[in-house]
Parts: sequence; C-alpha cells; structure tokens
Amino acid sequence: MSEEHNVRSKMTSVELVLGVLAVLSVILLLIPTDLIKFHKTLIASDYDAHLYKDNGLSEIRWLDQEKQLWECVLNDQHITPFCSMQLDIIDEHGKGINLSDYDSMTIWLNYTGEAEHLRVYLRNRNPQYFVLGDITSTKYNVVEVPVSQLKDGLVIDMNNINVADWWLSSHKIPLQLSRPEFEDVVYLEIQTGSQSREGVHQIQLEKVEWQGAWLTQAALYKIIILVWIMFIFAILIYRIVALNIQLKNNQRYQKELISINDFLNLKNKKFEDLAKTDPLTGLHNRLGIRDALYEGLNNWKNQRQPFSFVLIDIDHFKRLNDTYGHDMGDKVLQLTALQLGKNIRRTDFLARWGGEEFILVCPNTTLDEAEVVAEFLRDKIEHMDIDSDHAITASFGVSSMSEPDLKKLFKSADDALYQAKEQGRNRVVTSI
Ligand SMILES: Nc1nc2c(ncn2[C@@H]2O[C@H](COP(=O)(O)OP(=O)(O)OP(=O)(O)O)[C@@H](O)[C@H]2O)c(=O)[nH]1
Repeated sequence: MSEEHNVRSKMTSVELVLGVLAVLSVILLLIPTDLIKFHKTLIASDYDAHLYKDNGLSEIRWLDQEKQLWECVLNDQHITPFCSMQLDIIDEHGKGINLSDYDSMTIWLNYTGEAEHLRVYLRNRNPQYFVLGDITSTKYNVVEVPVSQLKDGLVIDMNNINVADWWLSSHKIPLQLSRPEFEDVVYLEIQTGSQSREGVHQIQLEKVEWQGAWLTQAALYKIIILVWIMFIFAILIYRIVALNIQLKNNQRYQKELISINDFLNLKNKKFEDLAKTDPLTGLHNRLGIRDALYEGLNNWKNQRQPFSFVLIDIDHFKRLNDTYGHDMGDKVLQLTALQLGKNIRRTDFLARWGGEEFILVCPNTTLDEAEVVAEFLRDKIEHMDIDSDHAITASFGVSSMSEPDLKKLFKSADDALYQAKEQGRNRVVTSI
C-alpha cells in the first residue's frame, strides 16, 4: 500500500515537472525577441574623426567639425575617386571594439547629394595581417548601403558585410584569412560609394548601434527540444527502474505468499476463491489473516518489529458437545468468538483456526505485551455469560517471532498451549 502510494506520489511529481516544462516552453517560444537581445551604441561625435580622399582633384572639408558634418566635392579625374571619414574607435587601452557577437548593425546618417550608395567600413585589426604603423593593414570589412534609408536608421545584417576585394589583393591575404572579422574593430569609416560621381556630397554620421541576441531563435528551439528529449529519456529510465522494482516486489510477494499459504495449509488455486470469513463464527478464517501475516512477517524482517501469536483453545469442548449436544457446542463457539472479538485490540487480527481453536495475530507486539492481551482475554472468557451451568474456559499459548518462520512461531505458540492444557487449563503460557 505504502509502495503504491510512493509510486503514485512520484508519478504526480513527474506530471508536475511535465506541466512546468510545458509552461516554460510556451513562455520561451512566445518571449519577445527584444528581451533576449543586447545592444551597443556608438555616438559618432564621441570619437575623433579624420577626413581623407583620393590622390586626385577631389576636395574634402569639414562643414561643422563638432557635429561631424563634412563635405566632399568628388572629381572624376582620378581612377577611383573617393572621400572618407574615418572614426577612431580605439579605447584608452588601445583596444578596438569586439563586434563578433552582434548580428546586426543600424546606422543613422544624414546625406545630401546625388549618390545612391555609401560605403561603410568596419576595419579590424589582427596580428596575422596587421602591420604596426600601417593603418591600411587593418581588414576592410565593407558594406555598401542605400542612402535613401539611412536617415531613419538602416538595419544591416552583419552577415552581409564582406571584405573589400581590393584590400585582399593589395595585401596578398591568404584564403584562410579572407573572411570578415570583427574581434578588434578600430576604425569605422564612411566613404562615398563606388558609383558616386562628380559633385557635392554632404555627409553626417549620427550614430551606429549593434544588436546581438543572447540566444538565436534556432538555438532556443534546439534547447527546448533537447530539454524535452532529456526529460522523456529520464521518464523512460524512471519507468523502467520503477517497473523493475515493482516486478521484484511482486516476485517477493508471490514467494512470500506461497510460504504463507503453505503455513496456512491453503492450496493456492483451490482456496483462492474461498471467502475470508468463517461461516459459523463470522470471524476471519485462515485466508482472512493472510495479509496480516504477510505484513507482520515483512515488518519483522525489514524493521525488526516484534510479531506475536496467541493460540486460544476452548477447554473440554468435546465434553461440552457430548453433554449438551453439537448445537450447544456451536453456540458456545459463536459466543466465544463474539467475546474475543469484542475484547481484542484494534490492531490485532482474530481468526478461527479450526474446530474450537482460535488464533490472534498481534503485529508490533512483544511476547510480554501479547501475554497481557492473552490474560485479559482468558479472564473475559471465564466470565462470559452463557445460558448454561457449564463453565467455559480456554487455554492460551503465546509466542513471539525470533526468526522469520511462521511455522516455527506457530509451533512454539502451540507448544505453549499444550503446556497450558497440561498445567490444568484456563491459563496463559508463554513460550520460552
Ligand atoms: N459443536 C462443534 N464441535 C466441533 C466443531 N469443530 C470441532 N468440534 C469438536 O470439538 C472437539 C474437540 O475435542 P478435543 O480436540 O478432544 O479437545 P477438548 O475436548 O476441547 O479437550 P482439550 O482441548 O484438551 O481441553 C471434538 O469433539 C470436535 O468434534 C464445530 O464446529 N462445532
């Protein structure tokens, strides 16, 4: 019973974890992606900026250096005309910004002119190609962006940034180093686009923001699926272990039952359907006390709980039968059963063992305690009211379990009962 309760309470906790997991999964799936994002903002005016241009006739100048507003008058004479503003984003320790964990970049920029595109460079430093004193040896990670959307903030996926071909070839960069890198970005550069032609271009960079996610959506799905798989796996293992334990317990119970049936003289199949009640007295019959025997035996084995038997036998019952007839004998059996049943403890189990003999199974009871119980019952029988002048008494044999053997326990109670009869009946004898 307690085991069943155990399994049931464990199953309830499994269901609880299942519920919590389901709720968590739903929350994680519905969580706004902004909550799992982190940001880095760069205000352009907080950093030093430098202007430079091609070697041709293009002109470049600050219109308002404080606001970082600059102007480029592009001249086509040069083969690759350009104007550039280079923002120095190295910190006081000489380190650039690590943007490798960010997924996207948003740029706010004001532009006046005819160009349709501008170039944005994120120039990265890496000792594998960076040469001290040569700032062009920083890797030119570049993206060309449409100017029309820059004013309201243009979002650029970091995956769309590539390394400029001209830089790869002019610095003879090996293939394995040709991928974009953002671990140590030291310059942010805004440059006129490749298609920009002659004319005036006014540019003012306001700010740049990078966004990254603690977890990508794909990683989140993977984690949820993984947790569910692990949980299902854990349940499976738990079920297998629990079933194994249950199986072992059942096997033990079956084994125990066979030995108890043997003790009770019950032939398994034949008696399985028998009612557990003795029809004459209304008490348990032998089958009726089988569960009590199983529990008492196991409690003795597992917890060393004392376990006692009291055997009760009506004295000179044959004489009573012979003198007053069998019906009177039956009546005395019923009255004795009633008297015993009324006076036993609620924790004990009384059964008619057979004929005029009864057994009282006393779980969690020492020999001394069982002796007290027996003496109390003996007295109750001696003073029982019966409709005859024939005095009814009974003899009692008491024993307590000293080894896990029901037959031996019964035998010592029976021996004690025999002693009680020998010593003159109407008495309690305990086994030694
Ligand atoms: N009326 C009646 N008698 C029964 C029943 N079962 C057994 N008996 C009788 O109980 C008697 C038992 O007699 P014994 O075993 O000699 O024992 P006893 O006469 O009580 O003697 P002691 O036990 O030594 O005091 C027998 O005569 C059985 O026939 C029953 O269900 N009803």
